[in-house]
This record gives sequence, structure tokens and C-alpha cells, in this order.
Amino acid sequence: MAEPGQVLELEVGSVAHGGIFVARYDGRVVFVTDTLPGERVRARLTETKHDRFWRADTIEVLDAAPERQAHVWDAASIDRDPAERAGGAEFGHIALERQRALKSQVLGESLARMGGVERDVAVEAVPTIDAPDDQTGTGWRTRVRLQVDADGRPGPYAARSHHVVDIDDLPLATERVREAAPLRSRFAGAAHVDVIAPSAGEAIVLVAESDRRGRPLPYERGTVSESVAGRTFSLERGGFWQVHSGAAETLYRAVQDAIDPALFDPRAANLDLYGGVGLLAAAVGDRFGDTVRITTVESDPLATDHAAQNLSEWIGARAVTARVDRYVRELQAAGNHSERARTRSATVVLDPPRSGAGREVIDALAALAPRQLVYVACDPVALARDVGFLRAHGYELADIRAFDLFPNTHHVEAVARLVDTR
Ligand SMILES: C[S@@+](CC[C@H](N)C(=O)[O-])C[C@H]1O[C@@H](n2cnc3c(N)ncnc32)[C@H](O)[C@@H]1O
Repeated sequence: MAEPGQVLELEVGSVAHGGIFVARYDGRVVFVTDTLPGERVRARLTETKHDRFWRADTIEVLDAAPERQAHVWDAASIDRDPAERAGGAEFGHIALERQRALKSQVLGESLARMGGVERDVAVEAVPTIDAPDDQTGTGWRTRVRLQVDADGRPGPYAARSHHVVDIDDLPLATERVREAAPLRSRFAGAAHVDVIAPSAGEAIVLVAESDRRGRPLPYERGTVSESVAGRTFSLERGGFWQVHSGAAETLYRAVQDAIDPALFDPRAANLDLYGGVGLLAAAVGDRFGDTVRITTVESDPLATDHAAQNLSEWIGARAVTARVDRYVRELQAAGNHSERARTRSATVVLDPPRSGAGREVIDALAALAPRQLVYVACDPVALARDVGFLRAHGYELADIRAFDLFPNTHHVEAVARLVDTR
């Protein structure tokens, strides 16, 4: 019986979701990190409790794939013991073009398997603001969270662990974040430290103190500003904002381009679900003019306050604090004949967290029957699952694009448009 710690020699096959690769050993699947299809590696088992699969970390490459490169971040490379390898750059040993091809493959396979649609979706490069010609996929993170260990030392967690590792640089971060990151300081008793470089103003360092049970206390209120397409958005210092320096503008434009103007009705009950501070509602407003009617729905009341301010020039814009599941259920239950008609002619933008919208929200949305949905997704599997749910209700995937908003990680962002074909 294999035990964690045992070292195996493995031939690595295809990529799987989650930044891992599939090998086989003795008829069993082994999910291996830090490798590539076509490689032969020595890997140390980390998990053997499941009957059908084990997990392992690469510790030595015996035959390298041609697309292997020196890791962009020394602290995350296989030269370190897996327990001390920084997490968050699990594709950094792979040439950038190959990373994008692998992400495209995972997206295509997820859509086929769970969404029931065959699509070949290229993953588009997104230039960073500081170095638009960069070919290394570094220098893009405008926000970094450093965890704090028992001695007060800040650093990232090792992959799949809550062990804080020692680092002396943050190559995926923008220059301003790298300069501001207090990697040599100590934060005794703190839960984590956020380093943020908004597009306007100074980089800031926020220290989240812990409560008596070790949980992070919220930050004191404070506003930062971000500029997108000549527009300024205010948001809470510790609040959600897209992480890549080019992400907000990329998604703003991608949402504008995705909407079919022939299906767009400015007077309909248009929605921006999981709306944050109103970035995508503003994209819709900027494309279709100042008479647009649109409601952003967001669970964080501080973000909603900012959304109301950010969208104040559109008299038809509203910012509502609510959970999306409740909001769409209530819309379904309430509403007179003309309100229902305004929902049926609506365009709905939705940008859920990594877990996706899920069955309950999709069922309620489909019952409201909006004409078109623009789904912004940061997880291909959750997107594919929700596309499958929507297709079962009679929606079809009309277009989909994907963007490399997280270079040197396995993450990929997609913007899909679905239309009601019932
Ligand atoms: C991926 S972010 C998108 C924000 C915004 N669209 C943007 O691009 O800046 C997801 C947002 O959904 C919010 N959220 C998470 N779960 C939610 C829920 N069940 N109902 C409403 N909002 C939720 C989060 O607070 C976060 O602001």
C-alpha cells in the first residue's frame, strides 16, 4: 500500500483542471503538480487515501517537455521542497504560449463535458499597464495578500497548504506592489497583510488584525480610486477589484462587445448581478447611453454604496444590496405583467465568484427569461456547468472569449453570451 512521502517515477499525460496533470500508476490516476504533458518525473505522493486517485508533487524532472522553462519565481520552483514552494504560480515553469494552450484545452474540455457544447476558445493575451510588451507573464498583480505565520512573518501559503513560506520577491506583482510589499517586516498577531496598488494614487499596505479566535478583523473604512476607459471608480480599500492591471478595462470592453445590440433594450429591466462597485453596469451604460435602465445586485453593502456613487450619472441605474439567489427568486415571485415583460426583454450581465452562479440562480434566471446573458467567469468548470444548466432551459451559447488575466497560474477568465432560443 502506497503512503504519502513515497516517491514514484511517472509518465505525465494530459492537463486537468486546477493546475495539475494526469499520470497513471498501477491502473490508478495520479494528479501531479509542477510538470507538463509528455514529461517523465519523479514525484512524491502527498495523498493516497482515495481509491481512484492519488496526488503527488514533482521533485525531479527526468525528461523535460520542450515548453519547460526556468520558473518565473524562484520561490515556486521545483528546486524548493514542495512544502516550501510558494503557491499561486503553478504554471510558472511553462512557456507562456503553452500555458495559454493548456488553459484553452481545459476550457474546451469543460464546455464539452459539462456544457454539452464543442468550442475551440483561444486564450487571448492581456497587456499589463506597466509593460505592455512583456512576454513573461510577470508584473500584473495590483493586489497581493500575504499571510502571516505564528512569528509574524508575512508570505504566501505553499500550494494546497496553510504553511506560510519565506520569499524575497513577488515577480507576478506590479513594480509598485513589489516596492511596497513589507516582506522583511514582522506583524505579530496579524491575520494577513494586503498590498494594493490602485491605478490612481499611492500603493497601500493594509494589516488585518486577528480577533481572539484568529479570524481577520475588517479594515477601517477608506476609499481608493481606479480608472477604467477614462472613468473613475471608487471602491473600499479592502474591497473586490479585478487583480490584473489590464483586467478591468479588458472585461469592461469585452462585456460591451459581447452584448448583441439587436437584443438590447435600454428600457428593459437590465441587470448586473454580482456587480461589485458597478464596473460592468458602467460598461453597459457607456455603450448604450444615458437612458439605460440597469440594476446592480451585490451582497457587500460597502461595495453597493460605491456602486451607487459610480453609477450616479445614469438616472436609470440602481445599486441594490442583496444576495443574487434571493434577489432573482423575489423577482420571480413578484412583479406585475409589465414588469415581467421588462425582465423578458432584459440583458443580464453576471460575474459570480469562482463557484459560479449555481443551479438555484440559473433556474430562477431562466424562469425570468431574459433575452441574453453575458456571463463573466473566472472558473471554466463552474461556467461549463452553468452553461449546461442554461442549455437545459433553452439558452444557447452564442459567443465565448477567454482572457489570460492570471498568467503563470492555471486560472483563466471567460466572457460568454447566451441567448434565449425558446
Ligand atoms: C467576481 S466579483 C465581480 C465584481 C464586479 N462585477 C467587477 O467586475 O468588479 C464577484 C462579486 O460578487 C459578490 N458576491 C459574492 N457572492 C454573492 C452573492 N451570493 N450575491 C451577491 N453578490 C455576491 C462579491 O462580493 C463580489 O463583489
